[in-house]
Amino acid sequence: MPHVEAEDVAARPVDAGELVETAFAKINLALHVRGKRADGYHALESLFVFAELGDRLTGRIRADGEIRLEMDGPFGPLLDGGPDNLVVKAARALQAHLGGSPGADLRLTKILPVASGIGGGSADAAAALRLLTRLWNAPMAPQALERIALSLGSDVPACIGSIPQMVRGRGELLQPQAVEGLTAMPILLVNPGVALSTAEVFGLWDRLDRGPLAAEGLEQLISEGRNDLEQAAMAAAPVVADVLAALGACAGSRLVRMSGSGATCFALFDTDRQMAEAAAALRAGWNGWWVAETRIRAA
Ligand SMILES: C[C@](O)(CO)[C@H](O)COP(=O)(O)OP(=O)(O)OC[C@H]1O[C@@H](n2ccc(N)nc2=O)[C@H](O)[C@@H]1O
Ligand SMILES: Nc1ncnc2c1ncn2[C@@H]1O[C@H](COP(=O)(O)OP(=O)(O)OP(=O)(O)O)[C@@H](O)[C@H]1O
Repeated sequence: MPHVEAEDVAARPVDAGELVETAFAKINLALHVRGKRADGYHALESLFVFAELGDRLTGRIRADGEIRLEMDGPFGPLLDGGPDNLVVKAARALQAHLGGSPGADLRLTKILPVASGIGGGSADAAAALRLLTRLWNAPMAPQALERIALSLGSDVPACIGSIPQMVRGRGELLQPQAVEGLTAMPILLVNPGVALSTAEVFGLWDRLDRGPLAAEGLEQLISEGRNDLEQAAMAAAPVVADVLAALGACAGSRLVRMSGSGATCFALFDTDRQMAEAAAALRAGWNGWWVAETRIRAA
């Protein structure tokens, strides 16, 4: 799988008249599924953090009101820029809310694997909302922006701010939460190259409520936190168990868990050096996994 560092794209210059946003990868440090709701969604309790690594979205004004999206980057070829792309959906939803607006020429550099539990599509949609409210000079009340975000997907509201937060409901109840020691902590992301459907993984959940999430500190998050979708994801993609085992075997890994509905798993380390050694060992395994070294983004 292709490997690109965050710095490679962040450093690219932006042309005059062009705005840029990073669509930071979302990581569920813990994800407790508390039940299935009458509307078909699941009630969640999850500690979200974001990585410094992300997709890159640029945009410039188009006078004719059209939205055009071009894709590039290592995972760009897996998606097209048509009406189903969450960036285009976000742009159209914002235009509809504003009752008309200029258009935009957008370019998405897809660094994050698709359908991988790190919310790439959700982060892209949120980045599009951030970018276009700036490009179109249309400041929005946070509640209005969050309503549009939720209409695009459960993870999108949390991706707007991209800060550490406790997320409840189907994803719309947000509470900023700083966990001491987490900021800038090295985090290694590993995806085995199997796309998992979020709906399918929720459908495989065993419907057992294993209790609430408390994450007052890192130790509690490590000892009491869970990802209740891990077993379901492993049933759909047994390789997830191999990824968790490989990360667990790396010296210095403090917390090893799957993110979201998978298949990406992560390991937290105390030092960059431990993370670099783990990444080197995993890449030397020649199994074609996507291995990305990054850090937890500050609030
Ligand atoms: C698993 C998580 O990534 C954890 O952060 C999210 O809950 C998923 O968020 P998302 O990808 O934005 O999901 P959506 O696009 O809203 O929903 C996709 C599908 O996932 C299932 N889904 C999603 C969120 C939720 N709280 N309960 C669900 O059951 C539903 O079947 C839904 O049709
Ligand atoms: N810009 C986009 N980037 C990624 N996926 C997109 C995009 N637009 C539409 N999609 C579609 O959205 C689906 C979910 O993609 P995404 O990468 O957000 O999933 P995920 O990482 O599993 O999310 P989550 O962590 O929320 O479960 C994919 O099947 C993909 O086809």
